[in-house]
Amino acid sequence: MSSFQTQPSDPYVVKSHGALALEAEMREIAQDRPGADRMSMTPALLYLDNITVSFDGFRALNALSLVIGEAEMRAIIGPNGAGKTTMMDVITGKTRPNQGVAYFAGTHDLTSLDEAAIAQLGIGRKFQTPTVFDMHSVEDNILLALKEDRRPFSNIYWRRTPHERERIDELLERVRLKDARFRRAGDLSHGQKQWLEIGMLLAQEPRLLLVDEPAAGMTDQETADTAVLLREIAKTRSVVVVEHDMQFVRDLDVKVTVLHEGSVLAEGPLDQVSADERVIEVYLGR
Ligand SMILES: Nc1ncnc2c1ncn2[C@@H]1O[C@H](COP(=O)(O)OP(=O)(O)OP(=O)(O)O)[C@@H](O)[C@H]1O
Repeated sequence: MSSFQTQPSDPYVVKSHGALALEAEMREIAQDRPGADRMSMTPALLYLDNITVSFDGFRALNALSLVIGEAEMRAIIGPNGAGKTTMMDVITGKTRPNQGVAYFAGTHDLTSLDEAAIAQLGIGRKFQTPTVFDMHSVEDNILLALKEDRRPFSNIYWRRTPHERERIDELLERVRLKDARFRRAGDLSHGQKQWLEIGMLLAQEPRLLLVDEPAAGMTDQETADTAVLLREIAKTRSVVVVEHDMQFVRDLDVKVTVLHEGSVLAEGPLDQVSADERVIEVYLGR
């Protein structure tokens, strides 16, 4: 089964017949041996297969399958209502699928865990609107995220251990906020707030980061810098980015998955999927 592996350096080919046959084989195995056993055969970090989510009979996700490898970054695009948010909701345990399987790191069945347990596994989610503590300094926001016990804000007056100091420095450097460490988070630009929140998520050492439209509302420079930042992060962690800004997606320079009506319509490099007649039709409307 090793050929089912998803490598970060995979050429951006749309699934070959071989890969499709292997997936079919995996499904057969899944039917014969439901449960986690089979997942030990694939090193995919995130494995969604045949996921369907219905709201009063309407299928927001329709037999969706998606595999994300270790330290792979994937861009998810698709018109409004394609199911991008619902897919993130399934991964993070906010929404339960009506059918299908969702495994993380081989053995964790995401459909049976709640949101807190999934976060504990190492899945971090960044929503579109930044949620930082405006009244507190950039540094204290990171410190709070580092503290395992995330109770009220009095915690920030705890002494910083040398290890925490080192981690704060690393994280601020990573998210380009070293010079802003003593500024009030509320005074940061929109783009800087987004970076701060990414830094707070990184403090939790996620193995998979889900990022929803990070470029929305950013300046061109911030957008370009964010693409570089996410590329750096994806050297050691998996990242799934939902985005509408095609220049930003181009800058990410990763495999793109196009969702439409709750299913995968196309996958491959941006140039390839944007030349796909079906994708053009979906974006331009019928
Ligand atoms: N709780 C819900 N109840 C009913 N319908 C829902 C619910 N959540 C989502 N939907 C519908 O499911 C479909 C997919 O929605 P979703 O928000 O996942 O799409 P999206 O790709 O994230 O869209 P956008 O790009 O506009 O954010 C839409 O038609 C939406 O109206």
